[in-house]
Parts: sequence; structure tokens; C-alpha cells
Amino acid sequence: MAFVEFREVTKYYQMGEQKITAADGITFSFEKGEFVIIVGPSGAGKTTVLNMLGGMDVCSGGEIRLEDKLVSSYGSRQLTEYRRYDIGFVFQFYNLVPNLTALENVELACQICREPLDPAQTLKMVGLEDRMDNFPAQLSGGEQQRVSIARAICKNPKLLLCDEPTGALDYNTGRTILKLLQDTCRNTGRTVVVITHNQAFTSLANRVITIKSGKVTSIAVNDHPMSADEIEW
Ligand SMILES: Nc1ncnc2c1ncn2[C@@H]1O[C@H](COP(=O)(O)OP(=O)(O)OP(=O)(O)O)[C@@H](O)[C@H]1O
Repeated sequence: MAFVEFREVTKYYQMGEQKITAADGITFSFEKGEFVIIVGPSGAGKTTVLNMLGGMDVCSGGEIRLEDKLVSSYGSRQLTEYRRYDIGFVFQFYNLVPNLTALENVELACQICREPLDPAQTLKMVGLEDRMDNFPAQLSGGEQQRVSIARAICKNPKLLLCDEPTGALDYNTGRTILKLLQDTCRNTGRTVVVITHNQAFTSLANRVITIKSGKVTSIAVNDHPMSADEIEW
């Protein structure tokens, strides 16, 4: 059994009379420790897939599994536990609490999980040992994204899910964030999923899942991914 599996997953949104198909029979799987990129144009269904994988949204049909858990059968209480214990999220716009310091933002997330990592150590790992007592407004966009990555990793999740994590950052800062995510995967064996519309990022991944119009159009496995230092876009 694969670590993560989507089998014929569908997602429909009803907008008045109109039925929108955001996922149209999505099937893929990947293994523990992989760096997975889900790529596709705007509106392809990437966020929908990530939200269903992260338990933030439910599918209309098909099966979603993480290890031996059939996530697609979960009710709201089980989904709350799943999001809390198994999933770490990184969003495009960081979503830090503005009146808490970097360290307090990470500590807050640790309070709701079972076996958190040490918040200060995790901030050190993302290169912020000297900025722990700063508030988000005192940090650059790249530094705020590092805090949000530390906050997600600190929960010690099975899956780290990142939705356009470099979308709000300049070129060089974006590259350092991709390197951090790639190093997190390589050095700690954590499974990382990144969604992006940027085709250039795909050479970083062990597995690239391409989505168009709610369907998987290709799945490519790369045994020799490039380092984030080497790519240009
Ligand atoms: N809550 C919702 N209600 C109605 N339609 C939705 C909802 N969420 C997404 N959709 C629609 O589903 C489709 C897929 O959207 P999704 O956000 O998953 O695409 P995406 O690939 O992540 O796009 P982007 O890169 O622009 O964020 C789009 O047509 C979108 O308008």
C-alpha cells in the first residue's frame, strides 16, 4: 500500500444552477519521504486536491488514504484530529498571528498536537535563531514564511502540505524557501507536497503530478532531482 493514495477522487461545487467540477477522477499515489510537486495552470484543481488531502475539504466521490487510514470516510470530528495530528500546512501568505512573536506563533501550534518538536530548535533549523522574539511585522516576507514552515514542522506531521509557498516572495527569497523545503525532506525524511503553477520547480521533485481541468495528465518520477540552488525560472 502506498503512503498516500488518491483513487478516482471527484469534487463538485454547486453554484446555484451550475455544477463546477474541480476534481474529475484524480488518481495518484506517492511514498513516505518523497518531495512531491503538483503542478498545473490556474483553475486546474491543485488547491482543491491539497485541501482534500489535508482534510480541509471533503471529496464528492472516490477514496483518499494516508497509510492505513481511509481519510475520505472521515466525519468532521475525525477530520479535525487528522488536521491537528497528521498535517502541517504552509500557505502563500504565511497566516501568522500578528500579536505573537515568531516563537509564540510556533509554540501556539505545538499546544494542539501530541508529540511536537521543540519550537526554539525548529526555528533554529529554519535559520531564525536570532529572530525568535520578533513580531511578524518586524520580519521580511521570507522570514515570515520560515516561521510558518517552522510552525508546520513543529507539529511533527506525517505530511507537510504547501500551497504556492513562494507565491508572495521575490526570486531569490523564493529559491531559499524551496531549498528549505527540499532540505527538510532530504534531511529529516519528512514527506513534502508543494503545489505550484511554476513548471520550473518540477525538476526539484521526486514525483511530479500534472493536473489540468481537474484531471491528472501525467505523473513523472525523477530519481535525480536538482537542488533548489541549481534551478532558474
Ligand atoms: N469553494 C468553491 N466554490 C466553487 N467553486 C470552487 C471553489 N473552490 C474552487 N472552485 C473552482 O474549482 C476549480 C479549481 O479551483 P482550484 O482553486 O482548486 O484551482 P487551482 O489549480 O488551485 O488554481 P490557482 O492556481 O489559481 O489557485 C476552479 O474552477 C474554481 O473556480
